[in-house]
Amino acid sequence: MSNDTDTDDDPRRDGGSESPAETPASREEDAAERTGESTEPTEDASDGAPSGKAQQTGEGTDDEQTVDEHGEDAAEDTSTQSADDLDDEYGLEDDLGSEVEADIRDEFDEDDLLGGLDIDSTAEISIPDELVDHVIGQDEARDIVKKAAKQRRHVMMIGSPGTGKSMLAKAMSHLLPKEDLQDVLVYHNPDDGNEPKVRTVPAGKGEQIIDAHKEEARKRNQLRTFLMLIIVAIILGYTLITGASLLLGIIAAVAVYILFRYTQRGSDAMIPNMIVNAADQTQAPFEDATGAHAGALLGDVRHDPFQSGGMETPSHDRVEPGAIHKANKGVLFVDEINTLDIRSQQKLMTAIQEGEFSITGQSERSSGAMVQTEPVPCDFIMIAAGNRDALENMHPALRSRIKGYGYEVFMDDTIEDTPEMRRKYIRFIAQEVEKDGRLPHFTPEAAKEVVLEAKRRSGRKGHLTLLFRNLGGLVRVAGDIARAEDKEFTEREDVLQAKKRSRSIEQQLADTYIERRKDYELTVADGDVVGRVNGLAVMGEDSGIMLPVMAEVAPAQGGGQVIATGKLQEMAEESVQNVSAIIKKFSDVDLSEKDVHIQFVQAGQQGVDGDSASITVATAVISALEDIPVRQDLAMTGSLSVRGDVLPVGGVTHKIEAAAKSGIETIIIPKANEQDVMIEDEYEEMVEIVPVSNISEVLDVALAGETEKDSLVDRLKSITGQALDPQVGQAGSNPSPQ
Ligand SMILES: Nc1ncnc2c1ncn2[C@@H]1O[C@H](COP(=O)(O)OP(=O)(O)OP(=O)(O)O)[C@@H](O)[C@H]1O
Repeated sequence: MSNDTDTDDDPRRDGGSESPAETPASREEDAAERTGESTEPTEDASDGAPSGKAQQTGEGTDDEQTVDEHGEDAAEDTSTQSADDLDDEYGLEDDLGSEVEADIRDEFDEDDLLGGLDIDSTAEISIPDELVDHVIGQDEARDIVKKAAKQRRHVMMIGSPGTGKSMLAKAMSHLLPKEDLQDVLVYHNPDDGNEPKVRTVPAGKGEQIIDAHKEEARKRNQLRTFLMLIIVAIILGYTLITGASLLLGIIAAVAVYILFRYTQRGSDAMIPNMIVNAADQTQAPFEDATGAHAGALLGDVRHDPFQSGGMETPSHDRVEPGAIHKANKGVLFVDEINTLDIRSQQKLMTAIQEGEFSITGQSERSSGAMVQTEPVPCDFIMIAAGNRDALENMHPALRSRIKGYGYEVFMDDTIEDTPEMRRKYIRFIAQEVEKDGRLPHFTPEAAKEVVLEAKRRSGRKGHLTLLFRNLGGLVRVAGDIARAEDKEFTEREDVLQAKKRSRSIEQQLADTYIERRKDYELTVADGDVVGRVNGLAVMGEDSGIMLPVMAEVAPAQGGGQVIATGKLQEMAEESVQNVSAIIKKFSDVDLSEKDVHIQFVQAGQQGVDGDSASITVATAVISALEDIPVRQDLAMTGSLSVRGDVLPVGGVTHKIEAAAKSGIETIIIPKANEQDVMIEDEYEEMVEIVPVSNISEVLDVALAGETEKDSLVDRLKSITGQALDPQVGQAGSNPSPQ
């Protein structure tokens, strides 16, 4: 088993690297050409291509070809190449590569959480050598990264945190040819001290050059010291022999010493400053410039407090490279690209366009601001990443650069649950254990529990979550628990305990809230009450909470209104309006002549999002209006249409669990959400889940008091047409309800 992700001398990778062999010797010519090309501000293919020379490997051939001059999305020209072709080219594997896979049959057995693997522990799982093959799911992003590495294209990845964006960016740097790497040296410019010269040499040569310069300087200094000692000796000898003033002699000797020291500094200044040293790099650089300030991103020139008198540091020695320079011939990764200040984004654009960028002092008041080097190469592939809002706040021209000369990809949050995927999730555990280096491997039972959690966290039936950072957190906490007990393997109970410990802040808050309400006996979980319904809501992304709704209907003084507190007013009004159309049909009561008071008991303003409480409000109003009590051992969630259909909402699993914790026995959910229910085993026995598609079904289950209820439900059924169209609850479903 190997997990060699950081150092890799595997020659297979190099096999795929037919990108233009831009030799260091040719770089300066290229730079000159580039400068010529880039005077044209239009989005010409050559100006934005990361390779500077805008050459790329011909698709399906080994020939080099020049990118289409018209800048037609050149990325497309290899889009026909399949991932498998690319895999073959890079010699990459896409499976577990383990003998344990030999007998795996891919029929889907829902209960087989190991996806057919027969292992004693995750230690038996072999991990692919290439980092890009560690990435699970995100097939499109993976293919794009492979293509973009080959063609030297930029990539923009948008998606949720922890789905593998930076992992893919790093993986890309492993796919780039390391033989292109260069050392960058900055030299003193005798003609203009404030414009240091810049030279690039093949990786490893820089150190030789510096050593040679140091050796020369050492020899020169030795000669000077020797010369100085002779002169000093002559002066002192002369004073002694001639009997001239000894003091004068000593002063003359000191003056000679200072003179020599001064000129020695000048000769040391000839030693170049190596700002990029690629000598020991085993792969193309990967620079993460997320949140970098201007100096760290674009390079800087340090301030010199002694700017004269022979004490100053030569300007070329004060030059510091930026991430864009260190990423030369490699990958520059910028997460949360929208948080980079606009000026930096503009400069980044120039750097991308030119393939080189002069370094100057970033602080206007520093002496470094007077210095500006010759252009320093920064021929990197840019991987910009961010959440969805990154698109809105990102500099449009920068986005256009990336889009025009590269790819944009949206990261998936979930993936279809298949035996193959489950095996990959087992491999993910093995990867995380190996990466951490201290965690005990997982037993099959523990691994199953992680897969189960991946299913639950997806929030969708038949899917697994791709938010791997969080899932990795669970693996680490479970492993830590096992390690603390000196176990050989991480076991199922460690994972169960880890699940409790790695609860989000919202989950912890929700649990405290449920406990508190129990203390104050605010939770009513038995009996029947008129106008009071246990509603369910979500807090944060992964925790549910029970929020009772109370309604009272009273004759209006003038026009009737819906009265609710705070922000919930609007939601309450909408819910009452939705239900009023139905009420008009089955009841003689005109709601517009009534004041409807709605109270979200102890809700504060948290948890009640969107319209997921609208069937709760409707039930409470109808109960109050008709004076029929509601079962309090029951809770509900669902959105109501004007026709009485119950539409799907989000977070049903968390809501059901919260209700179960509060002692509720029956839970009404929208029928369309039935497939999303993935509650923990411990709650399965505690609650009965009733999927419904129409308000009449809600009332049938929720109302107590048989006779009144039956007549009401019958009336409702006849007017809502539920009997005619049982599927109606799923029609027009809201794709991302809350
Ligand atoms: N698709 C994946 N396959 C396997 N492991 C993953 C995947 N995505 C994330 N991980 C694990 O989660 C860790 C964090 O992922 P990564 O830093 O790449 O996320 P990200 O998308 O860049 O998130 P952010 O935007 O917050 O930086 C990785 O180091 C890896 O261990």
